[in-house]
Amino acid sequence: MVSIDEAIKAVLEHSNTISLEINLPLESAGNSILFKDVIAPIHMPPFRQSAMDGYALNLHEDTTYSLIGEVKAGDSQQPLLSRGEATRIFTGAPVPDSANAVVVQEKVVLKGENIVVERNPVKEQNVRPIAEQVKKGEVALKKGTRLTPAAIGYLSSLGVTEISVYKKPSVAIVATGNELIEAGKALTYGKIYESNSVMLKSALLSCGFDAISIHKVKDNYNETREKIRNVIAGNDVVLISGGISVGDYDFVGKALKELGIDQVFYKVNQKPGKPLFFGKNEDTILFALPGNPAAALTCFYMYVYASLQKMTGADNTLTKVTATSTSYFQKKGDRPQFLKAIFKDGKVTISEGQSSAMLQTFAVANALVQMPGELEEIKINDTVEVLLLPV
Ligand SMILES: Nc1nc2c(c(=O)[nH]1)N[C@H]1C(S)=C(S)[C@@H](COP(=O)(O)OP(=O)(O)OC[C@H]3O[C@@H](n4cnc5c(N)ncnc54)[C@H](O)[C@@H]3O)O[C@H]1N2
Ligand code: MOO
Repeated sequence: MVSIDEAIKAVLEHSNTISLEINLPLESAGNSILFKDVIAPIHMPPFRQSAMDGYALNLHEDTTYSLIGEVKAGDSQQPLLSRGEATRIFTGAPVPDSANAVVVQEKVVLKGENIVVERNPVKEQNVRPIAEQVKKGEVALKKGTRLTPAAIGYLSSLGVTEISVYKKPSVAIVATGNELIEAGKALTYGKIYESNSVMLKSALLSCGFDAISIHKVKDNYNETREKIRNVIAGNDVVLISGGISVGDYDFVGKALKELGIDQVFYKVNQKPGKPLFFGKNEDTILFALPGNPAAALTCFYMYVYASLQKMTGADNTLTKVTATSTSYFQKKGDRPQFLKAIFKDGKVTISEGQSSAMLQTFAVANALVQMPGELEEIKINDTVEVLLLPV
C-alpha cells in the first residue's frame, strides 16, 4: 500500500505527455493546451481606440474647442484636427492621428459649434494605444497555455481561426458488475442503476476530455479480461470501475495480471478509494477505480485528473487552499480521508454523509477536505487543507 503523495508522484511520473500535435478550429479548442507559441498576426488593438464616449481633442491651452465632426465605431475615415479642434467620438472608434486625448462627454458642455471642457485632459487620456495588448509578430500566448474561454476570446480577437494543440488522450471507461442496470429500464430486486460510467464521462467532459467510449461487462472473468484487452489496444487511458476488491466476483485484478499489465501500485492508504489500482501497458495507462461511486469519483479527481492533465502538456493537480472549518468531524480509523465539502469565502463546511457509496452529498460539494491519518477530529474553527474540485 502506498501513501497519497507516493500515489500522486507515481501517477505523474508514468503519465507521459502525448507529444502529438493536432490542429483544431479555435472554437472547438477550449481546454486544450497550446502545442506551440502563437504569434500575433496583427497589433491588438490594431489602431488607437477611444475607450469612452466623448470628444477627441487636438489639445491646446484653452478649454474651448471647435467641434468639426464625428467618428463612430467602425468608421474608416479620419477627420484632420488642427490645434483647438474636437470631434465627437464613441467607444471603440478610431481616434484620429491628429487627436491626442479623449474627454468623456460628462465633463463637456456644448456651446453652439463649440465644446467647453471642465479641464484639459492629459495626453492620450481615454485612448487605448495601438498594440497595447500585443504587437504583431510577438508571442501572443505561450506553448503550454491552457485555452480558457478568455484565451479563446483573445486569440479570436487576433483573427486566429485554427490552432495547434496537444492531442488529448482517448479514454475508455469499463463498468463492471452483474448488479448494474441502465437508467431508463425497470429496476428489479437486487439491481442498481449503473451510474459510474455516466459520472466519469461527465467528469471527463467537464475537464475538456471528449474522446470517450463506454463499455460494460458482467462479473465474468473471461468477459472482463477480453474487454480490457480490447480497450487497451485503442486507447491512451482505461478507467475500470468496480471489481478491484477482494470478493469472489472481483475479477479485474486477476484479469490485469493475466494481461501482463505492469502494476505501479495497488491500494492507497486513503479513505475512500483504498483499493485503487494504477498500472501501465506500453503506452496505455490503466486505473482500476473502486466501484463505490464516491470512491471512484474521489480517485478520479485525485489521480486520473492529474494524469490526464500531464498527458496533455499541463502539470496540474487540484488547487489546494487552507480554510476554516465550520463543522465538527470525527474520523474513524487511521487512514487519511478525503471529505466531501462545500468551500466558500475561506470557510469550509464538511458534509454530513461521508460514505464512499454516497453521491448525494458529493452532488452538492465543490471541494474535498484532506484530513491527515493521525488527526482524529476536526473542530469548528480549525484550519484545514481543502482541495478545490474543477466543477
Ligand atoms: N473484505 C473486504 N471487502 C471490501 C474491502 C476490503 O478491503 N475487504 N474494501 C471495500 C472498499 S473500501 C471498497 S471501495 C470496495 C471496492 O470494491 P470493488 O472495486 O470491487 O467494487 P464492487 O464490489 O464492484 O462495487 C462496490 C460498490 O459499488 C457499486 N458499484 C459498482 N459499480 C458501479 C457502477 N458502475 N455504478 C454504480 N454503482 C456501482 C456496487 O454495486 C457496490 O455497491 O470494496 C469494499 N469491500
Ligand atoms: O476505500 Mo472504500 O472506497 O472506503 O469504500
